[in-house]
Amino acid sequence: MITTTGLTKVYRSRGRDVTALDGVDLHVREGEIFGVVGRSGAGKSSLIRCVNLLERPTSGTVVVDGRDLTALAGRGPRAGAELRRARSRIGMVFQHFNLLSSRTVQGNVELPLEILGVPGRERARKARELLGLVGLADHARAWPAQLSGGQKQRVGIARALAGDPKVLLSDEATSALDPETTRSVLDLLRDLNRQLGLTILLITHEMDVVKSICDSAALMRDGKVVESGTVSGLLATPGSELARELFPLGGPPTAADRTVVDVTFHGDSTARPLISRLSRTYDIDVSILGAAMDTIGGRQVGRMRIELPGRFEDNVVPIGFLRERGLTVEIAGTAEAAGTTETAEPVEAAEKTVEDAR
Ligand SMILES: Nc1ncnc2c1ncn2[C@@H]1O[C@H](COP(=O)(O)OP(=O)(O)OP(=O)(O)O)[C@@H](O)[C@H]1O
Repeated sequence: MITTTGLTKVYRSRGRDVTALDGVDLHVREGEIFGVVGRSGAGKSSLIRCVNLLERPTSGTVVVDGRDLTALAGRGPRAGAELRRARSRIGMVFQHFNLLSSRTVQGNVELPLEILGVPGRERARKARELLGLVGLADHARAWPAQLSGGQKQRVGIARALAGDPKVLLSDEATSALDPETTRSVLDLLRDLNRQLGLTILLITHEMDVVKSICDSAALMRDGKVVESGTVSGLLATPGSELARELFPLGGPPTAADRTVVDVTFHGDSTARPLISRLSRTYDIDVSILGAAMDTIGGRQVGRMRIELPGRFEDNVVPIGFLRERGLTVEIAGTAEAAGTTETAEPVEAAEKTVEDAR
């Protein structure tokens, strides 16, 4: 539904070039909620603003719902109307709501319809329908100043839906809200995604947002996408930074003569007592150093950091036992690996032995 290819944005600021986007290839599938995360300055806002051409990309292409927006923008002033029409099918929600204080709630939702030239009565009907959809049917005549932050964001969402968009872009839509209100706005986004088949591309710095509503996610750093995929796929990817950030694990990474591994459970494996079976089968003491469980897309997913007695080479078979049962197992570190660099290689070699043994 959204594909960016080689998307690059260079700002010229005080005589020097700042590369905010550096060849971003992103693919957001129809009907999914896709979250982009990354530190401040990673290029998230630039990405979302380039996707709807609020910001003109320096190079690369943006295709939304089969239309190459960059090509439309490149065709000069006569393409303006066409580009505006294409953009009206892309809704945008902002962190600070951007409501007009001089207009009522209904007036704010009607604004994009006015710009599209929709006649008055039809505008009012549509605005009231959208306010009903976001749970604010009773607030049509209220003024933005009379609303809570969560209600303001609902108005922002209703306004974003005015042009019957297929795509909604959300720029930190919940960052200014408290946790409970965040939850209800995220639930609303999830409902709209399901009810309307709306594709949502959101940027956030909150991993909880990704955990609770995203089907897929990408991690940005220095203007590049460094990881991307479905959330469940990322969780099953050894070494995934996003998986680590989604499920941070406490506990010391190393201990003398101990092997520490991070185990990711998903799907059916969460329900099975695999750790106790591991302990019984090999007669070993397994210590749980840290754990995090959550429900993603209605399925339980979790990560656990466990410690096995003995060096990594002694634990090839128990680790193989877990992997054979569908768990993702990553070496969090061994005493040797953490202590010196020259032992890193045997650890990698031993990991390979496990891979080969599967
Ligand atoms: N209009 C601009 N002019 C010059 N430089 C800009 C402009 N907008 C963004 N930048 C720079 O581009 C880089 C990426 O910024 P961007 O706002 O896209 O990142 P971000 O990941 O959204 O950060 P944040 O989470 O803080 O909003 C930063 O170095 C920023 O300073």
